[in-house]
Amino acid sequence: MLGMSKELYEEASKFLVGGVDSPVRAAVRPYPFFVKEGVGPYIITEDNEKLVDYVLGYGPLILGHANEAVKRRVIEQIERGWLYGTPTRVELELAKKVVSYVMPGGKVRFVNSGTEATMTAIRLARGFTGRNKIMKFDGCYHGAHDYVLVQAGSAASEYGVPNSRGVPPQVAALTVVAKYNDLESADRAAKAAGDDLAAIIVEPVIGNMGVIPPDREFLRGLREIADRYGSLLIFDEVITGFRLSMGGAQQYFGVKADIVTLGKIIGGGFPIGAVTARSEIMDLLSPRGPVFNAGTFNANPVTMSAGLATIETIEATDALSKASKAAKEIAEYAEAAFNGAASVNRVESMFQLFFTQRSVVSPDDARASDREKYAKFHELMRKYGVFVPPSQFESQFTSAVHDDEVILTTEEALRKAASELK
Ligand SMILES: Cc1ncc(COP(=O)(O)O)c(C=O)c1O
Ligand SMILES: NCC(=O)CCC(=O)O
Repeated sequence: MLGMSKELYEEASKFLVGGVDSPVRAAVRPYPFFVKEGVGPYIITEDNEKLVDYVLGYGPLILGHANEAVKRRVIEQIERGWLYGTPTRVELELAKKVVSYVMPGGKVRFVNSGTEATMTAIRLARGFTGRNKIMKFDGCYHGAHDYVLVQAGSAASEYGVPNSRGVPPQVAALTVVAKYNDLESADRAAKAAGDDLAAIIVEPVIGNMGVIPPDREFLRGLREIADRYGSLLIFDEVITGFRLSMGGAQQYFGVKADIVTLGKIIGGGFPIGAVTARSEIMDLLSPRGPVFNAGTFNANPVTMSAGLATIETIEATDALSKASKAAKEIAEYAEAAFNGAASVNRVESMFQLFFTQRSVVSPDDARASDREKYAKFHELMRKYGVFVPPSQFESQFTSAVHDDEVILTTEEALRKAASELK
């Protein structure tokens, strides 16, 4: 019903901060639209708009909305109850998949969010090395906990709070910041941390400043720096895991990390995070070792069922290639439609446009692009039936069900948006 989102938003603002429960959702102007249904590549809003979805829950829905196989497995699980406080068979099955693709010979711990995954990974790296400092990169986002809310991307940058108030300076001082795609800067930061650098944490492809791919030598160089300083390399693959390839960014770029954090896709759209590493590192975790982690909802059977069904469907249907093919067509079309006025970055099925004439190879380039124009782009795309992220500092995603019809609708919208934005 027309006007329904406005009504809901006004009501929600009395009970929820900013009318939302996660800040990026409030970036939609003039107020966030509420969604009542997701079907394949589409969402249906409370105002009865049908929009092609390139947000896809911010990444998890590689099979699109309400995938039949995932839905069936979730319902089957729910019929048998949904929380036991014990290990389950489905958790073991998902663990086998994740470990065999991402960390052969290693182990995994399932948690409830990417935030918990990076928090646990960092604690584990500190426990393993006996050191305190970590290096992160300006513009990378690793979730909403104290260790990493330093020069953070995503909504932290969108709202101008890359360094959150409430993080004690003593904690923030343990995080040294380097520039992405700049190995000299990383080397300087490692030197500055002296012999106290526990880990380097990085998004192998930045998906939280728009999309910024790594230079050819960047990830390999980080591997060398970590080795030289006796620190662990953490790939935060919350976005890239099971998206760039079944083995994620490690396999895609041919660089091994010591610890990999996962989330999003491996939960099939239900809350999830995971930490995986070789057993020597993982066995430091409780109950085996002295590094603590626990959670009432860790490895929740509903999430495990959705994650396992998602990975099995990806295996059976070549979903990753399908999603990448759709992203390639759309990215190429957008590049042509904007004819030099926008720069488009893409790695497989993640991509984003920046309104700038130069290529975007760093978070500084992303910040220097025309963000107001991006906000207008978001509005125009919605007018023409397409939901792209409301913030410049997020990635667009495709799914395996972004088919030719959907691509056509999107190209039509891009063509109109481009002509109006010039
Ligand atoms: C690379 C990366 N790490 C960590 C997170 C945090 O995950 P969550 O939102 O599930 O806590 C995100 C969220 O988008 C992310 O993109
Ligand atoms: N790229 C950042 C996210 O995907 C997070 C979404 C959210 O916090 O709502």
